[in-house]
Amino acid sequence: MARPKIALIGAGQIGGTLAHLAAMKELGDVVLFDIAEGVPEGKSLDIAESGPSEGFDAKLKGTQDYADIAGADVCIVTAGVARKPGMSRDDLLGINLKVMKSVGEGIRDNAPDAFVICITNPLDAMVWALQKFSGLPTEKVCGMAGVLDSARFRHFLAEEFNVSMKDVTAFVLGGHGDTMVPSLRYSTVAGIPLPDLISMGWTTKEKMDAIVQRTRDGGAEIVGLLKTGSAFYAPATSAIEMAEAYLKDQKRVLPCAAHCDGDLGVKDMYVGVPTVIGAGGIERVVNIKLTKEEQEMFDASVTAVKGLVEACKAIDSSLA
Ligand SMILES: NC(=O)C1=CN([C@@H]2O[C@H](COP(=O)(O)OP(=O)(O)OC[C@H]3O[C@@H](n4cnc5c(N)ncnc54)[C@H](O)[C@@H]3O)[C@@H](O)[C@H]2O)C=CC1
Ligand SMILES: O=C([O-])CC(=O)C(=O)O
Repeated sequence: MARPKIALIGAGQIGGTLAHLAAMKELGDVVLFDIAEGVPEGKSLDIAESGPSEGFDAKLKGTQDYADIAGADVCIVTAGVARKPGMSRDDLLGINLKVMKSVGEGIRDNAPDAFVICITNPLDAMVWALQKFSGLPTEKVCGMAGVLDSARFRHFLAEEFNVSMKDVTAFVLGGHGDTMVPSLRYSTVAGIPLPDLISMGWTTKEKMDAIVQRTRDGGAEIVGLLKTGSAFYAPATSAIEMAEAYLKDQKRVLPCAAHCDGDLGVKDMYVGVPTVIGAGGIERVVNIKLTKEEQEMFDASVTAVKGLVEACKAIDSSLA
């Protein structure tokens, strides 16, 4: 049986890391596409030359030609611009919207059966626009953010409790911005919800609030440290987790930016919600019940994303 084909649109910091991870995990053969001549070719060759030591047979190809992504099973989109210190993710909207148009059309014309994972920021608005530009079914187009935000939350919680991060679960809902909603009630240590751990005296509400805020600021924390761009190792790992769930029909329950059509009260929009990812793509949005306070935070986040979607429509009338 032929190996799966993974197309990576954008061969920058995240794109290169995705290619390396996909090859090392032998998820399939990799095509790296980028408009910057030589970059995808150079990264593909460099990664291929790590194959003999690592022991993988995955084929890698760098290209500027969309025809090379033909028949891709998965497309992961990182094309565009990343923020620098002093910028918000939303500042990237105008420039990255134009990139989503060319990428969406490239995928539509060459890989219409792919499962598409968008990473480009501002994430929730860009995945919405990418789905519209590509015309692919909504269940085959999603955005990566919740897995990353939840991984950051899990990392901070494991440090606070001094336990293995393997035993920490977490859910971050809402848009991938300052209004994201890390849920204490749906986050656990070995199944024990965080509010119970506060009652048990393992931690305090103040410490949990500080971790929630650090999670919300997780992207900015890395931007502030790197100064030249944004996070790429954890974002790439998160998207690979989603791609693997699709390729291996794992039915993973992962938070991601999925198309909501009435789910959690959201209509025709992409926003971070718990989903089931399997061979059908986004097979289900898990309609969790939120408390009044959680719902208010979630609604505020949805309103922020709605504002960005309206801004996209104002820039590109074909989206209106
Ligand atoms: N959703 C999330 O959780 C996260 C999102 N991001 C976002 O991911 C995006 C990529 O980040 P990095 O890889 O660090 O950026 P990068 O700047 O290293 O790479 C972006 C690549 O896109 C390419 N590109 C630009 N226009 C293109 C086009 N029209 N077609 C094809 N390629 C094009 C550039 O040549 C560059 O190689 C950024 O928008 C960033 O904000 C970053 C981290 C997490
Ligand atoms: O903060 C950024 O610009 C990149 C990003 O989305 C993240 O790391 O969460």
